Amino acid sequence: MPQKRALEDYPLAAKGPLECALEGRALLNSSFFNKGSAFTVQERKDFGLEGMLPVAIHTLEEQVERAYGQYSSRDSPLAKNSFMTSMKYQNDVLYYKLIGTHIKEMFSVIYTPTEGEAIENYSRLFRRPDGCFLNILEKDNIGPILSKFGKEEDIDYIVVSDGEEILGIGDQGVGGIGISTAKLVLTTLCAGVHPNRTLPVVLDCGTNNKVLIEDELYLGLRQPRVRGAEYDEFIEIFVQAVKKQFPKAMLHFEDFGLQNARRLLEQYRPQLTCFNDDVQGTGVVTMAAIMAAAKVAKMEVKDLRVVMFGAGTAGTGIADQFRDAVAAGGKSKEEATAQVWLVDKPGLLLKSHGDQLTTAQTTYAREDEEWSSKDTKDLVTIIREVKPHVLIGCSTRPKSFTEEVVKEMAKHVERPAIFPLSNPTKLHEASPEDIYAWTDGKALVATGSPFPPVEHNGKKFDIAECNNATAFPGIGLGCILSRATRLSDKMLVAAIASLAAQSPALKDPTRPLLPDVEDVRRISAQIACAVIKQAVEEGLNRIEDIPVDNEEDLLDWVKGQMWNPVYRPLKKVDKSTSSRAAKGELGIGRLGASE
Ligand SMILES: NC(=O)c1ccc[n+]([C@@H]2O[C@H](COP(=O)([O-])OP(=O)(O)OC[C@H]3O[C@@H](n4cnc5c(N)ncnc54)[C@H](O)[C@@H]3O)[C@@H](O)[C@H]2O)c1
Ligand SMILES: O=C(O)C[C@H](O)C(=O)O
Ligand SMILES: [Mg+2]
Repeated sequence: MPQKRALEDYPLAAKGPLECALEGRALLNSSFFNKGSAFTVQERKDFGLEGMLPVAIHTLEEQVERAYGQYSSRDSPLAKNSFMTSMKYQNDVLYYKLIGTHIKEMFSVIYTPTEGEAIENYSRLFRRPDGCFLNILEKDNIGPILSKFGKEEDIDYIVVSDGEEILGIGDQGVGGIGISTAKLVLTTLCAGVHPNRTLPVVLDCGTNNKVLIEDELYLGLRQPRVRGAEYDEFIEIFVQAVKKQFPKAMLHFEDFGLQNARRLLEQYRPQLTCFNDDVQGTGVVTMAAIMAAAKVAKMEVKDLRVVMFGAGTAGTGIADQFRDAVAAGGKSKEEATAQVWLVDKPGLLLKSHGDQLTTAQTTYAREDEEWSSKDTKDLVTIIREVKPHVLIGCSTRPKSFTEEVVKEMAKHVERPAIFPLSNPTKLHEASPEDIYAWTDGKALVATGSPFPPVEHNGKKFDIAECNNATAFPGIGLGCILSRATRLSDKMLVAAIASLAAQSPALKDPTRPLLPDVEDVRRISAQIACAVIKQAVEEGLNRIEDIPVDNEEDLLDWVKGQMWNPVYRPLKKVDKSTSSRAAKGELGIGRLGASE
């Protein structure tokens, strides 16, 4: 049996003094070490800051108050988003403390939907780079570039996007770096992943977005998107370079195009701990919402029928999680598959669509004979025939859940579950307000972006946000802390069960199907525990002495390694002998207490 180690000895423990070799202006310019007006008298002396700050010494709480006033004075969500981006470059602790203090209000500004707007305007809003920019013309230089961002032990979590299918707003070229950065902010905010141990990456392969190509300020490669063998080679070189440079890091793929997302996931899953958020993260959170909806409707998951409107990366990811959950409930895989109906541009997907179908869609395609005399292009007809319990939208087609569609659904089932998931908000298939009105408050609703509460018949309904942000940070934390060698299907199932068990609707059926964003840190810690336990069960852990046998100990162990936005005392170390982290090199390095 390996010796039990004290929590402080784990490399990710985020307590105790921070070694710092920076001083003067360099220190003020390091977002990781900077404390602004909160530097103590002693620190001001020790680090050569005298005369560089006004005399008053403020607490973090006072700084939050000032920053919130500045934030509030910005009059549009996009201006607020830009303010937050600047704040992130200035002071990490204040940035995360500010968001954490006002999470409900700020979530939609730093993430969906406003981050979508910021990404669309990336080249015009650009002030300074944040992350790793790799382009397909320099594919032979990827290894050396990655090595600038840290050594083997320095990076825990990488988010990479090729910018092709950002949210529902399509090809954003090099602006895709914005989704990598935003997702990493969430890993820190929602799961306490150390902000200096993460790396946002964009793979610039060109863009087919005419507006960008024609914009003289566009910052990416000004050429059509490269596809085929050259693209695959670029990805291959990148993934192998990640494995070599950061062998313990988790690689998270975000917003890749339909023809690449799943293919790359399947190719690389056996090789390293990787994850596609749009396929798997969305599958996990939506399956948890379906499980909660089943409980409220007093049904069993294995008996549900699901219509998926929009069967791309996200839609088929959800379909697969649902099918597996039904099969786990005792049905055959074929029976489980038959409980899902996929609808996409051609209407209901049928066997005769043949080559038009993606591999992921093919298994769900229906026999043409079953539908021979029916209008398979019409969603109302499909709903009338299928009588689904669950209708999910991942189509990017706004308003496609019309009054007729929603009312048809409510005719056949007592508590229809209707989840318009397309982001950003303007692309939602229906608004929660309409869905409640059209179903007389009977629908069980969850949406991809945040919505304010809805009043119906004098009752107030909080709207569950069904966004992968509730799932991936906890899954990531679990993989990081156990140093999992792979992310298995069973680890995802464990994450679903953990999230579903934390649904507020289980305690009170009038409450939302999924936990509120204000609870997300607690939820993520629980998800991480579930993922770690399963990793250990399957022997996928590289950290040996995890206390998996005792739930409380495990939770303490996880929480003890979550980064918190607090100012740690700074300890002056010698520049010549200090670690890269203490030197604040590139702002990325290993900054745990063990340094
Ligand atoms: N809430 C979440 O957590 C979450 C997660 C991932 C994706 N999404 C959202 O889901 C949407 C889809 O994302 P994706 O990554 O799957 O994109 P995708 O391009 O892979 O899939 C979109 C699918 O919708 C289909 N479609 C387009 N027009 C249609 C129409 N008129 N009728 C039926 N189907 C139509 C497309 O053919 C495609 O198969 C986006 O808006 C995205 O923001 C939400
Ligand atoms: O980024 C989000 O808001 C969720 C999801 O990954 C999406 O692509 O829409
Ligand atoms: Mg996404």
